[in-house]
Amino acid sequence: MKSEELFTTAKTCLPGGVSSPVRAIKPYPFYVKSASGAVLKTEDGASLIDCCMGYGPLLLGHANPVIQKAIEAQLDDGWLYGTPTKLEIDLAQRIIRDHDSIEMLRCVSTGLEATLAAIRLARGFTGKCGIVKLEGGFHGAHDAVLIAAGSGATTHGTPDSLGVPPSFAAQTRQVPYNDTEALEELLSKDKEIAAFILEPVMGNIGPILPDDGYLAAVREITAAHDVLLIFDEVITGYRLGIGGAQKKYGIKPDLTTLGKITGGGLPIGVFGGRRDIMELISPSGGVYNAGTFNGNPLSMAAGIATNAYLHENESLYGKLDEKTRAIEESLPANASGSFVRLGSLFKYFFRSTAPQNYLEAKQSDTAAFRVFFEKALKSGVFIPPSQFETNFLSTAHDASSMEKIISVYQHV
Ligand SMILES: Cc1ncc(COP(=O)(O)O)c(C=O)c1O
Ligand SMILES: N[C@H](C=O)CCC(=O)O
Repeated sequence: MKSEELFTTAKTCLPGGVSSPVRAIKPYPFYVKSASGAVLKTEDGASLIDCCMGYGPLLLGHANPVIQKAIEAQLDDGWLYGTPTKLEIDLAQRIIRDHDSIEMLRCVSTGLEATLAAIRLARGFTGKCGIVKLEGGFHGAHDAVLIAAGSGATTHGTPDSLGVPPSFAAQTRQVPYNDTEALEELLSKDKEIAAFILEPVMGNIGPILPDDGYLAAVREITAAHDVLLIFDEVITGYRLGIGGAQKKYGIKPDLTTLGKITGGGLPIGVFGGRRDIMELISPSGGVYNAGTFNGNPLSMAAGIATNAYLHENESLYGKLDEKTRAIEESLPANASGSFVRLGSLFKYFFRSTAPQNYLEAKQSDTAAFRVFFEKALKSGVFIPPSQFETNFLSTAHDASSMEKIISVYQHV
């Protein structure tokens, strides 16, 4: 069956025909049969250079043989025990070594669970109920954060999800990114805030970079108001380098959430941080978190293999940065949009200047993006199908795939 037919069938059993809204490409999504390196092979017989990379986890490419070997070795030993394993200690120690701010952590199965648990923990620790998030920030699909949410929630016009009880939504305040005055004003007035959760580099409305000094000011303001600072590094963790955004910008949050690359492309979420806060997690404390698949052996094995590879090959981050620089340099002189990149993250915004926040990102010309997306796809390059998603490169993007990507951006 080809993609069009598969989608017709899918719509009979899956809402909207997909398992996650961001995949709902119009008029129908292409269906993937297999993937290797930087290439997706579709059910329609096409080969596409992938600039989505599973929305970020696949820093080392599809079906990376090093990770595959680690997963296969674990498969031989079983893939779920419901007991502790050495693997979870190994991965935890690696993550703690890589992040000055993380003294203890717990592994869960998704980024959603990680941010949900971190928020609950912050509430339990501080005894306060309110939280602050960024307008356009995305932290997974759960009630506390599906308010002015980016990613598919913005793309599909539902930044405030139905089904979130108004009393819940009222506990979530929002501020614009790169606006320290708004944060200071809010925290001065509202003394019921447990935590400020933010993506240090916004990644779910395209990448938006922090102004100089923004993250340091955020750290200062939250500390001054006894508000915990949660860095959601589900995208930026191990993507901007070992140690993520907090290392790059020299900030020590109280809690951190990780996911994506941390599990080598298998489902994972991690929340961790200061020991005095983390010790409140059950069974050592009274904030409950649990999961059948927490710390599951396959994700731990893939995560450990990825972590070891990154440490042995740290220069890969510089090479990835050169690749997005090459794309930027290939843009035509008369390009009317703006190109934003950071390491292996990049995006072309159909807006004359790079957005500084959600409001500005939403001013992009989404119809022009759509035309570009379709042109890229016809040329054999798959970029995430929304102006409000980041593009990702991997170590598997070799010279020939880069040539193809560049030829698309030369005609943006
Ligand atoms: C910054 C950020 N936080 C949290 C999440 C949730 O992660 P997951 O999709 O694994 O639940 C995502 C992605 O969806 C994300 O980009
Ligand atoms: N932008 C989202 C995560 O980072 C995309 C993943 C999804 O919603 O399926």
